[in-house]
Amino acid sequence: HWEACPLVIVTNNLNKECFSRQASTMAQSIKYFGQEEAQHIDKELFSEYGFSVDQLMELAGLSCATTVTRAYPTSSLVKSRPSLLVICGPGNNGGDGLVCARLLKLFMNGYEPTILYPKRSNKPLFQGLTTQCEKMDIPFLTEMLEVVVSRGSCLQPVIDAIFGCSFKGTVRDHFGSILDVLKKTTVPIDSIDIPSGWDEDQSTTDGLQLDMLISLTAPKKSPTYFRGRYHCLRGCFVPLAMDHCEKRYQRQWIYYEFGEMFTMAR
Ligand SMILES: NC(=O)C1=CN([C@@H]2O[C@H](COP(=O)(O)OP(=O)(O)OC[C@H]3O[C@@H](n4cnc5c(N)ncnc54)[C@H](OP(=O)(O)O)[C@@H]3O)[C@@H](O)[C@H]2O)[C@H](O)CC1
Repeated sequence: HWEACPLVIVTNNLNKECFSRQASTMAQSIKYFGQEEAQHIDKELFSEYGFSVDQLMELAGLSCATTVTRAYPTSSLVKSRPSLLVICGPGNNGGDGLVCARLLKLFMNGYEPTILYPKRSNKPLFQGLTTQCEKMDIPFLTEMLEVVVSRGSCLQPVIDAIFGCSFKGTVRDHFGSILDVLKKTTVPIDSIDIPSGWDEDQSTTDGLQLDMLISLTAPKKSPTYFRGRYHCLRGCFVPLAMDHCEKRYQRQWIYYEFGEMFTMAR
């Protein structure tokens, strides 16, 4: 169903050639953050800069939704309102997925998202996000993913919002079987922030094979092992004042131009 996606998905005043050069320079110079460093930066955004979780989650979901529409423009697809599946985990990464689904449904000529949310959080923030999706007639899958896949569903791409930077250890609960299905599928998978099930600081050989990785705030080490087509750096909410992070973490900070900073994985 997919035509070749444009390799360069920036449409503002940067022309393609210029952007390609910029992207390739960036790809060489990016420094990746470890799990602890990334968590510290997130905490700092809340404690020192006064961001709220729902504020950052909305921006994260918006970043992801716009990235998906750029990577898979509906004009390149067979169906005019293509279906896609957003799988949401129990934490904030799942919240990013709920926001992303709602916004994809809202975009003009956009997608018809379906959500799989097997372990719902009872926190008010997540209940609100779930209600918003329900009231926008976004279906929540009640069947097991295996059943949907075996019926030959064309829910694609799959957006993986299962686990983000707080994933630890061996996969528990319902998520082991979901990840097993995803590992076998040929449908393009796009992960939000971290490929679910990957140990953030180590390489894995049997993890999800992604088409696109959308890093939020700071690129984590796992992209070092990413072999998909698009690695997108999103997070226009990082305050420029976080310059001091460069000194503290000895990492080059990445500036986002209107939230439109992309780089290719290789
Ligand atoms: N950077 C930003 O500006 C923003 C990032 N956001 C997103 O938030 C995630 C991090 O969110 P967090 O809630 O801390 O963590 P996760 O979404 O990764 O998930 C935590 C839940 O996952 C469960 N868990 C952990 N390990 C396992 C496992 N091996 N098997 C099953 N379940 C697991 C964990 O369960 P516990 O029982 O351990 O508590 C949690 O329920 C970040 O990556 C971004 O995507 C925010 O949106 C804000 C903006």
